[in-house]
Amino acid sequence: MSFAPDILERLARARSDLRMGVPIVLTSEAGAALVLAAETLDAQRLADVLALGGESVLAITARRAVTLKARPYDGDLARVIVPPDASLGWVMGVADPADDLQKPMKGPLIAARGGDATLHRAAIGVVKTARLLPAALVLPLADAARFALDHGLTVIPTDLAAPHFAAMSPLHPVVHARLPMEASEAGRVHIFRPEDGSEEHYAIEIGKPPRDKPVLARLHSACFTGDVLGSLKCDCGPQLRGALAQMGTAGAGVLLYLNQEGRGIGLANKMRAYSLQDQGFDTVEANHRLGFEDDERDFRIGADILKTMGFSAVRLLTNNPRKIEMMEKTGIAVTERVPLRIGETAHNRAYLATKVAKSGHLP
Ligand SMILES: Nc1nc2c(ncn2[C@@H]2O[C@H](COP(=O)(O)OP(=O)(O)OP(=O)(O)O)[C@@H](O)[C@H]2O)c(=O)[nH]1
Ligand SMILES: [Zn+2]
Repeated sequence: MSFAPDILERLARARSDLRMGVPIVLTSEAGAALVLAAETLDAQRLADVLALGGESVLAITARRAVTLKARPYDGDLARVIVPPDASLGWVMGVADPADDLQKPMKGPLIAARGGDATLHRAAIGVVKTARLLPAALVLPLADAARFALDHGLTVIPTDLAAPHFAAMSPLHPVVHARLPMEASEAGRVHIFRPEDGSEEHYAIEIGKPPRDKPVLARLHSACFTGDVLGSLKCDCGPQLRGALAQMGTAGAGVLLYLNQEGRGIGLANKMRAYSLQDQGFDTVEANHRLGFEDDERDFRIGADILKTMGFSAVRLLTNNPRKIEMMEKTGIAVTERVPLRIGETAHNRAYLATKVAKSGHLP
């Protein structure tokens, strides 16, 4: 019997540590490193890291590196060498695009070339799943086991962790209960909890859709600003209510409410993207400047929930072909695409046009 946390549990712990500004230790066959999230770094911890000596680097994604004109020698990322006298302002300037336009000269930034980037790739992986800015301070450690023990740090072997960055965590039904709604009195909310300790996702079932027929379905990604605040910058609120209303009228349907705020980057990062949009960047450019891909969502979650609920075919309410592809790849047949065009405003017209021009959305 062992009470020791397994790799998934240790990863959940590592995410919390990083969100609180606590360092973690990553190990690989090539070595080990102390890792801190740039976003939650403070001046004292930076000074402590620099005092340890050794060559610290700031691992950033290739997307961010391109904006900063640093060389992403490792393909998907760059290891920017941290000057020995680096200030917290220097670290934040590299990690956070907030002041890119006011202070375009961050460098020259010198990226490390050659050597192994396994630890740095894993560092960005963990920081991203913690929904922080995708940038991590990485310092090689000689005696990592001793260091981690002395300082009580979480240790993550990257070979065990790496498969979990790309894999979808299995989800388990927790509870479901009746919820009469404006759209339909025959509503039912189901809660699903992932094994990896990340956010729960919800299925809103309308009526009693038969499991052996294609169900009218919608994969909705959480949008606090649109769903709750009635933001005019996107079309999420009207799409959410429109989809529920359509299911109510039809008497049956399933709306999956996936907690993938900001296309999977989290609300804080989405607000950073909005701030960049106010500086003139579009929705895709803003994500790239932050160091993210256009869309960081995993639509397999939706397909998995549908399967657990017993569905194998959907009539999917969407304008996004990626949702259709992912459904079919994961074994849910899409028998029909039901267009969902609703809620266009003067504020979101450019945003909707960018989704068609750059993100492959159907007009
Ligand atoms: N990063 C980022 N996310 C945004 C922005 N505007 C809206 N979002 C998020 O985008 C997601 C909207 O997703 P969906 O409603 O599923 O829309 P979609 O991918 O356009 O696909 P369909 O609506 O099905 O056609 C939500 O998670 C929003 O929070 C933005 O400017 N930047
Ligand atoms: Zn929205």
